[in-house]
Amino acid sequence: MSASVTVRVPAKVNVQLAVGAARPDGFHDLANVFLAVSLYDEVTATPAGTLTITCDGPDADKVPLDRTNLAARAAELLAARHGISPDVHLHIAKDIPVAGGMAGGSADGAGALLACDALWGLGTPRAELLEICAELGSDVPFSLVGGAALGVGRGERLTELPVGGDFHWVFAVADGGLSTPAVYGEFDRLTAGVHVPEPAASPVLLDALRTGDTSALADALANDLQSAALSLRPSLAATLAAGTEAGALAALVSGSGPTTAFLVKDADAAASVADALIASGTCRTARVATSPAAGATLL
Ligand SMILES: C[C@@](CO)(OP(=O)(O)O)[C@H](O)COP(=O)(O)OP(=O)(O)OC[C@H]1O[C@@H](n2ccc(N)nc2=O)[C@H](O)[C@@H]1O
Ligand SMILES: Nc1ncnc2c1ncn2[C@@H]1O[C@H](COP(=O)(O)OP(=O)(O)O)[C@@H](O)[C@H]1O
Repeated sequence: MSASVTVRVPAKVNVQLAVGAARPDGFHDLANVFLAVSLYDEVTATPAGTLTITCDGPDADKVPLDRTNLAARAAELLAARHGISPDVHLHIAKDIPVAGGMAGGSADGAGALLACDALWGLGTPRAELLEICAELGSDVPFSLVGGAALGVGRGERLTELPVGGDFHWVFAVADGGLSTPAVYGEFDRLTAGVHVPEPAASPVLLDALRTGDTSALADALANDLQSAALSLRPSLAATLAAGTEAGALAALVSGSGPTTAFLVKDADAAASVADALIASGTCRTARVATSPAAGATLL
């Protein structure tokens, strides 16, 4: 058994997030087109006498270190499935904004699962790992898989998608987070009494991904949670406008927000849009990234 195992896991942006009406279980059916981007958390699993979590990084103070941490829950679920105790120290090197709509907690859940599976020498089949991911949260299977994928159901049932080129992004990180259930709740409030169509992936958007066509992807980006996120955090409108004025091809809220995502032509445009966003004072910071990025990977 090795002394420790480290797994690197990407953040995501939703290039299309089509949201259906609330289901009886409170969840919403989705057509969720995930794209993994090159901002990463790293999860290191080391043998220990009991399950402990530590975290470092700029947002570390916002990460729970108890059993509610998705990394801890992943270790517990995996251990329970194999009838062993989840005695491990999990260290999270956190670079993904917390509560930002970029699936950082999901990344840590998927990362911990893969790291513990390797540390404990379990060799759990991929399909079983994906089942555990779905139990941890709707976004967690995608963190394991990476690349690009269409998620249906709650977003947990994935079909991997071909991507024909690299895309360049800037992410404006907001002060404070937004609660995902609160944003879905606001979506329900805003759509009360309105017919909400069945969610469906856009063929034009899937084609833009497949061909690696940045300007076609810019035209097709869509997020049904954007109005709800803006309703809860009106200041995001100024961030979206600042990035667009600085030359982004398209701007949208990332998932449930409050991170905003800007698709740009190339790496030079990314650097200048990031500088302009920081200078605008409408966000805490701005990060550049490319996509697609690989899913959870043993280092
Ligand atoms: C909105 C999205 C877009 O990818 O992610 P974020 O932008 O927050 O990262 C996801 O749907 C979030 O997925 P995830 O954060 O894994 O959600 P879960 O833990 O499964 O569920 C948290 C809560 O979100 C709501 N929820 C989640 C998924 C879904 N299809 N319908 C929902 O209504 C429910 O209120 C649920 O109790
Ligand atoms: N490993 C983790 N990293 C970050 N947040 C976590 C983690 N585990 C549980 N959480 C909880 O999940 C909430 C949502 O965090 P996160 O996954 O970063 O955002 P989002 O759901 O917007 O993508 C946090 O506010 C925190 O309470």
